[in-house]
Amino acid sequence: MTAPASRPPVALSIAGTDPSGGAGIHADLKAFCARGVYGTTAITALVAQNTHGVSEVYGIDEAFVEAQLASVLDDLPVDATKTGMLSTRSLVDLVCRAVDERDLGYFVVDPVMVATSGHRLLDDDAVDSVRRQLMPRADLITPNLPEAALLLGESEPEAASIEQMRDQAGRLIEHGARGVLLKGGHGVDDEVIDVLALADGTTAEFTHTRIRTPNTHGTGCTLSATITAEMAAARHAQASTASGADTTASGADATVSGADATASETTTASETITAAVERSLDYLARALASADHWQLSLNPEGAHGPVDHLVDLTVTR
Ligand SMILES: Nc1ncnc2c1ncn2[C@@H]1O[C@H](COP(=O)(O)OP(=O)(O)OP(=O)(O)O)[C@@H](O)[C@H]1O
Ligand SMILES: Cc1ncc(CO)c(N)n1
Repeated sequence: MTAPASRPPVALSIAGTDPSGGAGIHADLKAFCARGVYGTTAITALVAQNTHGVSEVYGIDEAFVEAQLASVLDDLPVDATKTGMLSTRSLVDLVCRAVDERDLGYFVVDPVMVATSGHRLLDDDAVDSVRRQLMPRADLITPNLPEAALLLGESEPEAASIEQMRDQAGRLIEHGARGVLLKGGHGVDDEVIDVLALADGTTAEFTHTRIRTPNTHGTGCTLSATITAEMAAARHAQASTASGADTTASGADATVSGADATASETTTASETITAAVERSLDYLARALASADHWQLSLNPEGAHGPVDHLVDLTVTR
């Protein structure tokens, strides 16, 4: 007797690359694997970067990004998607069209704007499209402190206290996303606090001890990819339960995500988001702690190394 068909949860990352392996699509794929999710990608930019920063960006034109998206979406059932570096306004618009016309599953937006080294990863004229077009389509956006301020307006100062973070997360929700996770990694206190605000009015705060390590390259990418993986797994499980069987393509029919979800479905989505964020922050804390003393760079002075994406993996040789 042949085994019944089955599949793992599937996640898609639309983002730029990091040949040094710590951030961007490289980090996303590692995080997807680490969380037991099948990873797929559409590359928006080839980025020459390493633990010292970005040196060059080679943009991918819209038609080719569209072809990559079609390759994935015409063939595979995607349970959740994240965006990272989108580079240009035309790519932001392309992704918005994909959300409207295709089933991307749960949709997580990491509004990547500037690399830690100061290099722009999103054109100035694309910020408004992220604010007005991309954010309202997102189940969750994950800005860091400077990104949250920029999304609220040119003259908005960065939040410098937990009260200001709460206020900004609340105002960002008004832009239409189902959830906002305002990340506190750029703060300086001994504790890192991340604030989650959801459109249904619920809020949550997650506190972790700040690890005094230079190895924080790609934490934002890793976090948003992990959340996406957790949400892909949740949607896959929800679709399996709904169909009473393992899914092949029926993940695409799950009704928990999307603008037309009913009130009770929205509650389910809020719970899914909150659980995914909590689990992902715990994983990231383990990955940061595990790489605390890593020295990967041949030139360690001023280097920001990656986290240990495979912290939970045991390899037998
Ligand atoms: N030193 C640290 N100790 C503990 N947790 C941290 C530390 N730095 C970052 N984090 C965690 O990582 C998450 C993402 O970090 P951050 O706010 O720096 O995002 P980011 O700026 O988008 O990251 P990236 O460096 O990839 O651009 C934070 O929400 C926080 O939970
Ligand atoms: C490609 C890419 N995306 C995002 C970031 C931000 O960490 C980065 N350094 N590189």
